[in-house]
Amino acid sequence: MQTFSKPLQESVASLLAQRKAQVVGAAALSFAATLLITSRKPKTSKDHHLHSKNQALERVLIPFSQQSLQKPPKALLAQTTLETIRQHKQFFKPVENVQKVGVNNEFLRQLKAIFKIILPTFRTKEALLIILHSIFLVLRTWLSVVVARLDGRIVKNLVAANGRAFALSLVEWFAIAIPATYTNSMIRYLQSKLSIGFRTRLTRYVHDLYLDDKNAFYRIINLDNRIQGADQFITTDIAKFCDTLASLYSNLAKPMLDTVIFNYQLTKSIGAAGMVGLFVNYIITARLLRAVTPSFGKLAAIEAKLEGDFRGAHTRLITNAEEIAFYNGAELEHSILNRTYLRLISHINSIYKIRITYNMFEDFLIKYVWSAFGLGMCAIPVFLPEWAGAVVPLKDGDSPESGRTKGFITNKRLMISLSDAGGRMMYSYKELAELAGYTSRVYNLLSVLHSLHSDEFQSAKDAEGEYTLDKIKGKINEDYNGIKFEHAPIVTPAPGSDRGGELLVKDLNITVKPGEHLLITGPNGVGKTAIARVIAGLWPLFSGSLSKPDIEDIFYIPQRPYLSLGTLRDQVIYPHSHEDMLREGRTDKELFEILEVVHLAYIPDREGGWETKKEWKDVFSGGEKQRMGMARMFYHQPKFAVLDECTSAVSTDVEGLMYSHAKDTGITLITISHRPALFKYHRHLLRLNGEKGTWETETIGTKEQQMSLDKEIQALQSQLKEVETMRTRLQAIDTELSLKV
Ligand SMILES: Nc1ncnc2c1ncn2[C@@H]1O[C@H](COP(=O)(O)OP(=O)(O)OP(=O)(O)O)[C@@H](O)[C@H]1O
Repeated sequence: MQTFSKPLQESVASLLAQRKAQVVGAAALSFAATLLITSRKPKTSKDHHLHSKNQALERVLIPFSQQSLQKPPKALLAQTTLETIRQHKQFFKPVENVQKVGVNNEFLRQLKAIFKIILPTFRTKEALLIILHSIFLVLRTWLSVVVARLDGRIVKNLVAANGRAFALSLVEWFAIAIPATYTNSMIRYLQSKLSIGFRTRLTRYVHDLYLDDKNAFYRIINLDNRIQGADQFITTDIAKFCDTLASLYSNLAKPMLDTVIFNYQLTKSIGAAGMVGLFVNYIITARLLRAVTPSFGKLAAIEAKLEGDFRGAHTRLITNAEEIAFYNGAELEHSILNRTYLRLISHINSIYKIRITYNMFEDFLIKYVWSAFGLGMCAIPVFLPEWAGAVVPLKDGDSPESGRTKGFITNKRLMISLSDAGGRMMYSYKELAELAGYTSRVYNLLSVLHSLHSDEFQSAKDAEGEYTLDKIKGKINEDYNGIKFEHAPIVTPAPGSDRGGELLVKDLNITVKPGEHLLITGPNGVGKTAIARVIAGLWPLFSGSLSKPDIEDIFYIPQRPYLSLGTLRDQVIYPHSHEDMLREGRTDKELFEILEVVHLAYIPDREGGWETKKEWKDVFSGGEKQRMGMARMFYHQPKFAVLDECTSAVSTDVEGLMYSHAKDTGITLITISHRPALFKYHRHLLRLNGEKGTWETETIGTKEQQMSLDKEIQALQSQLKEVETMRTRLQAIDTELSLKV
């Protein structure tokens, strides 16, 4: 066995010390990064950690309906301000041609706009994550160079049969393994954190727009048809966009960095000629791949839409489970679900088929052509040393063979890493194309939400008719103590249609002053609820004017009862939260009194108290749901209430009591109903005729009220007659009994 010469011993010792310092430096950096990233999580003791872990698990396992709405998890980000939304509007212009999805200027413009949301400034956590991520990427590339050189030395020592040097280099190998593996897992961790960070920002922003004061979640379905299945966009597409974007950063940034560093390293041994060859190779490969790459962006966008359709079909089944089961509709729903799934799967299959040829070509170029080319390059210093330029000089003790072996191994490793980096850059193009697809969907959602927020609806160019959504001229005044329509047409919105909306009620002129209860009646589909929609601001007022009180002073009880997630108390106080209730000094005792009025006083006992959480829509009967709606009105005590057929399943006696109570407590009622029994609780009647939007008003209390009073008198008189007969019979029984005794 060879002994070490002193200079060699010194150089090995200094190299080891250097490596040690590098390893310690890398470990310190990693530790600092871990501290920075995880510093928000309190970890005082193992128990505490376990406890919070259990809490997190509980939160996941308990159905959302049973979790408390009163104590929401801490908000991750502040609400988007109106000023930010106003400033961003200019960047989210409506997309003219959704079909043109791909890696082009439009894609870059859209991505730039989205970056204003996901990376608003450089003083954000996401910017810090990007910086840390980049540091780890540099660290990894540098470690790869170190490993390549070390590999060369190990083989050299092996070929030269230098046992001691071989053993020492193996020790070095393991020493590098620790920071190298840590760096790799930190890169993956930071990538995931970045993706989650982007997703949180985007989701928060979208929620702020989607649930804005203009009810964009309603408008997006009823007044616009550019976005179908917004839930899919928000839950899945945003997540995919963020994942792809974060992974693209490391998939592009790292190989780019690798390419620069490895090329620099390689130039030292394979010379300028080799480098020119390498670059020519890159350019040709990139061109060839670009030419054969199918439009993955468009394919990804279509796939996301079909996923949304499939998910939507399932959601509809869950929402309407009882109705479908009553109709025995399982078979039809089954075929609808299968059809939706097949449409999705055949699209995915066609993508896979397209990928076969593409992947073959890609693999052939990157794995085989590049490797052969790389080996050729490695051979330059061996066969044409004068071409290779500056060749690394042999060190003491290196034989020409071991030197060549070391050079070859180092170059081969660098080549492999370079080919890997190049390959990843080429693969990234495919990912970039997919990102273009997700970007177009996310951007489209954001631009539609922005336009709905600014009252700009989708307009069909050159649409005929008076009532298109780009011609909304009605005036709304919100500080009137009453409800007054002046020359107001009630029109169905017709989003994107080439003919305008349909006129339901023509030139409506009516005033409801406090205490002057109004009943709206008319045939089905004539536009009764439509009037309520216009009052609530859900449908636009195309012309004329509407004066109404502040939003707080009108309460709507819709035709279909809605029961929210949460406790029994939440059902009565909706849309208030428990905090709102306590802030207003309201008590559970009051809620109980309200339930007594609507004849639901047995519910708290039956259901186990106010804190009980259940899927309430499945617990209450139809009539109970409607009475709960009335209970909400009594809780909120508005000045005006619009009741849309909301007592149709309630027995007439309880309905009457609820109406009388509402009037006694000073609520002015606007009732939509077909029931003559309700006439007597109202002062005015608005009858919609349905013929060319005609309507008429009447004052109740004349003919109808007289009729109902007459009927009541007749009923009482006949009951009195029966009382006489019963009294006579009672006396007869008494006499009979006294005779027997
Ligand atoms: N989002 C919508 N877009 C377009 N048309 C709609 C929309 N919603 C309802 N309509 C139509 O508007 C018309 C009036 O509907 P509305 O709900 O006001 O009827 P209604 O008089 O309350 O009927 P009912 O007594 O059956 O409840 C109907 O023909 C209905 O089909």
